[in-house]
Amino acid sequence: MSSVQNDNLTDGMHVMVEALKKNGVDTIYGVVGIPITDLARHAQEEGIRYIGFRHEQSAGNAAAISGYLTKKPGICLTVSAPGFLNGLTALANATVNGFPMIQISGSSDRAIIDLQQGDYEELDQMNIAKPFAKAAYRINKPEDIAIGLARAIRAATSGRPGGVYLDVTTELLGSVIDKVEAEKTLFKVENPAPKSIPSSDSIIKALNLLSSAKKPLVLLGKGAAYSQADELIKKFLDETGIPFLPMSMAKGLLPDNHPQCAAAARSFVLENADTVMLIGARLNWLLGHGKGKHWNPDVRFIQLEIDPKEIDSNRPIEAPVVGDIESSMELLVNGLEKISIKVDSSWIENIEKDKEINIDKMAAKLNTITVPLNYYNALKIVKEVVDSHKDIYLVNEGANTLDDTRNVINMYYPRRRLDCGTWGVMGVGMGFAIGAAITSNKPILAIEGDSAFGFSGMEIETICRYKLPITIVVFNNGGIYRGDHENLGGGTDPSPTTLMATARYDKLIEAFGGTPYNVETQEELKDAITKGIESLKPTLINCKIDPKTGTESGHITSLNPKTAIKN
Ligand SMILES: Cc1ncc(Cn2c(C)c(CCOP(=O)(O)OP(=O)(O)O)sc2=O)c(N)n1
Ligand SMILES: Nc1ncnc2c1ncn2[C@@H]1O[C@H](COP(=O)(O)OP(=O)(O)O)[C@@H](O)[C@H]1O
Ligand SMILES: [Mg+2]
Repeated sequence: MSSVQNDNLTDGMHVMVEALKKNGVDTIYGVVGIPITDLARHAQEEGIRYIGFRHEQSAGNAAAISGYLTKKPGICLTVSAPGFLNGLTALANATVNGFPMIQISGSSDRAIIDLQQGDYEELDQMNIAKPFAKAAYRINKPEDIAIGLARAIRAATSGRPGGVYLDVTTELLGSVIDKVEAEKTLFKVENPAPKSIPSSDSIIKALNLLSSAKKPLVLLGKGAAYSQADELIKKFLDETGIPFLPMSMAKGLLPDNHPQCAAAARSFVLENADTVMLIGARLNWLLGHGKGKHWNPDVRFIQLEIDPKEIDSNRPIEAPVVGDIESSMELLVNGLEKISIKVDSSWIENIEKDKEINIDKMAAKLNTITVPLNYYNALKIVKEVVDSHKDIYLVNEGANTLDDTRNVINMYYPRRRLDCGTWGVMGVGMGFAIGAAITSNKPILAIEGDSAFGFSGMEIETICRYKLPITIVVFNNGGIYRGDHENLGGGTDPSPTTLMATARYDKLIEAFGGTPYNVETQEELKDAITKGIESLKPTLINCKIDPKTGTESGHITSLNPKTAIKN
């Protein structure tokens, strides 16, 4: 604890806490240790909720998802060097996905680092963070703390949101400053994410392109979900009747059972749409880069996007609308008074036909009865429970568990599906669940592949320590990745599949006072999930899945290297 001898003086650590409070920070996610333990302790004394994790990557993921849900940067606090590096994966993932967060890490004094004189946990953290962060700053003087935090807040939330690194040296935290002088430096950041209004020409161009389209499609991305322009997007789609396709985390912007939702006809609409309006969605690998057999070769693109550099990233965009989605949607809705858009009924009918075929195919998969369960007949149960708890937050990761859950489970409200995102990263599960529970104060359901769960599984102790309303379903197919020996997951025993599938993840939560369930049938699964959600208590359900079902990497096995050499 830093002891300031004179009432007229304060120190860097106290000024940092005052600056955080001034900017409305009410929660810090972190793992404490030298040199930031007292910073966390003082923040807690000053009324900021500190959530202590078991690993900095999960603390960072919790901060990132709280930023995505609130549009205010989540704060992750770590120690120097190894703690900083552990948080960096979450910082990088936040930057890739456009989640606003700030990682504040303690660090060694500049003089020692710059001469590489060998300090405790010496590392040039700010320079190491730069390639992975949207911005990286270091604060060296107490009078610069407020400005340093302001820059971090503005960088994290303006334009395309992202992860920002803020380096605070041991020297800074212990530095002394006159209390009155320090008070004068404090301020609340004014409008950190200002509106960015697109040009009226771009709006007219976009509307004219849509109006001349025979087969228009709107593609909703997580940027649309993040923008919280829910009503404007709904109004535009209602007024134009254009079918829409939600990307994973945009599911629920309009209910997945909305008549214009084309998710069940995804391949058909991408292969046939002649004009696609991207709203907060990149034409990246998740959309085959807008090229190849999955797309109409003559498709024309409209793109609503805040980052001008994203335009033309993969395909020429005929009608770029550069601005924030809320401002863009407002102008597009207003523009409908002058430019009418009428969707060809045959386009809608053909989509409906394709939806019916695919919904029947999916029903056949869901309606099998097997013991042990497979991914689909287990997800049939999850679907029934989510359909009766429509506003539940759903965290999801894995391979088959991720891809099949995305296709089977309908979402009915915006920003409720929280998953591996653009990188397809494993290990976000428990951090996202904790961040969503703390931010929303609502029950969370996490549907986890067993290998994916293992990346952040120790955080079930954090979940139990804070008594969070999180129900975790582990789809246990005996899979550390694929699970059995020849598929790299089964250890040395050449026949471990049965061994792996008998793993009991539910026993873990029992050790920390949570509620365990071990289920093998649909009835047991439904009872356990329903009770877990409604108990509002930490619950872990070990759901046995047949190790022989599913595929090695879910639906993305084709991304593996194409080799001519068959070993
Ligand atoms: C950080 C990290 N490490 C490794 C991977 C590779 N990986 C790994 C390790 C997966 C786990 C699949 O096993 P699971 O049990 O979670 O999934 P199933 O649903 O298929 O059983 S999915 C996948 O792409 C990854 N995406 N992210
Ligand atoms: N408020 C906003 N206004 C406009 N564009 C936004 C806004 N927030 C995020 N974006 C953009 O949305 C896009 C989201 O794309 P992506 O992460 O690929 O979504 P998805 O994976 O769901 O398709 C990013 O290019 C980002 O710059
Ligand atoms: Mg598995």
